[in-house]
Amino acid sequence: MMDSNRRQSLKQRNLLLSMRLNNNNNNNNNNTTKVKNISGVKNNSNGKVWRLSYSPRGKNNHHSHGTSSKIPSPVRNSANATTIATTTVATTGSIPASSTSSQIKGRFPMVDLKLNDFEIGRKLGKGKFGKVYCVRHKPSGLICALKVMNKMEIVNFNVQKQFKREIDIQYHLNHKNLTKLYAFFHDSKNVYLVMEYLIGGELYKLLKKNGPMNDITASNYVYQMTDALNYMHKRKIIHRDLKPENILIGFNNQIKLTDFGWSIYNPNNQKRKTLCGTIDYLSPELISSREYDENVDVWALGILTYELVVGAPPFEEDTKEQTYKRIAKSDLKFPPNVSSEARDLITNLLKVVPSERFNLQQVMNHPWIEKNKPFW
Ligand SMILES: Nc1ncnc2c1ncn2[C@@H]1O[C@H](COP(=O)(O)OP(=O)(O)OP(=O)(O)O)[C@@H](O)[C@H]1O
Repeated sequence: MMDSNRRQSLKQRNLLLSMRLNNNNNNNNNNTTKVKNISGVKNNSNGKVWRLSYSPRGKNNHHSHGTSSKIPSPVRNSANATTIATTTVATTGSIPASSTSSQIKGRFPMVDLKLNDFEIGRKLGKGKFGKVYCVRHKPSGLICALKVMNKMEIVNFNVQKQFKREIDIQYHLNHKNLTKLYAFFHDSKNVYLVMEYLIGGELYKLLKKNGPMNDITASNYVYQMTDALNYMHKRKIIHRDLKPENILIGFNNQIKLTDFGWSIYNPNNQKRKTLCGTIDYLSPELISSREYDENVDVWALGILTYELVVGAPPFEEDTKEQTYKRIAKSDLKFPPNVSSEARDLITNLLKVVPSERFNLQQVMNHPWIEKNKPFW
């Protein structure tokens, strides 16, 4: 079984690659991606367990993002698609009260945020550029996840562009299966992202703990991710890093895609060439440095489907080269217990030629989904 270090390694390599591509002349770079302790962030929860003070959003509570003067340059055009403009780093942003769900209406907006507005709870996890805490927004009582990123780290690794893009994209997306970014702000040391709190943690950890899932649960999860990708692709955004580590679990088996660090806005459907993603989830066109489009997410969806029902990704091997070889020819092997419907879906997602892959609508209407849907 692949350990998480190996699953991270490609991202790190690409980070370095992107640093070079970004014309990086910064001599401060090193391979250490550890984020130092964030000064000013103290755990003052004293072991206290918070109760969630709000209900999850309803289906129809999508908010259109307003045009507050503090919102950064991405704007929505009339077709409701996200337009990403080149921008300097965003200072602070918030979701207008009028456009949030009724449960939390009145507690927002989170305007002019500062760290002191939050009671810091337990650490939820740590990424390459920051730590994530469970926090309570004191004025509203809203429990959120606060991602704290050190500005120096972002600059030293020359990932400002990638970071801005991550904020731009996540801030303007609004779908029940995408982790919401409520607001963001910064002080002299850190940038803070105030996100929706997902109580169940990473899907990856659940998979490692419990092993493969039954078809009912797996198909439910695959459907939700298909819906999320469909929403993103319609807005010309490719996620490029779909994998169980980037899927968080909420209430009632609802899952949400997170980590938009590799997402890209591609309005003209241009073919792209930057290598990104995790080794096991890379598509044949990515490993062979060919141009690619949103079909890389469709491939990753096939890998995810396989991993959910089998417990491991399909082309996992001891070495990267061996894995690449198997990816290149989509060398699929199924354990006997995988149902024929699941096999059919996976086989049609993992086609070497991108245009031959199922489209997302076909996934949502697939017999494997239809058969299991009544039991979700
Ligand atoms: N909104 C959230 N709700 C609950 N837990 C979260 C949330 N966001 C992140 N976490 C937890 O914090 C951990 C770190 O998240 P983060 O986004 O910083 O990094 P990552 O995606 O693991 O890594 P990186 O983006 O650096 O590769 C996650 O693995 C997850 O367990």
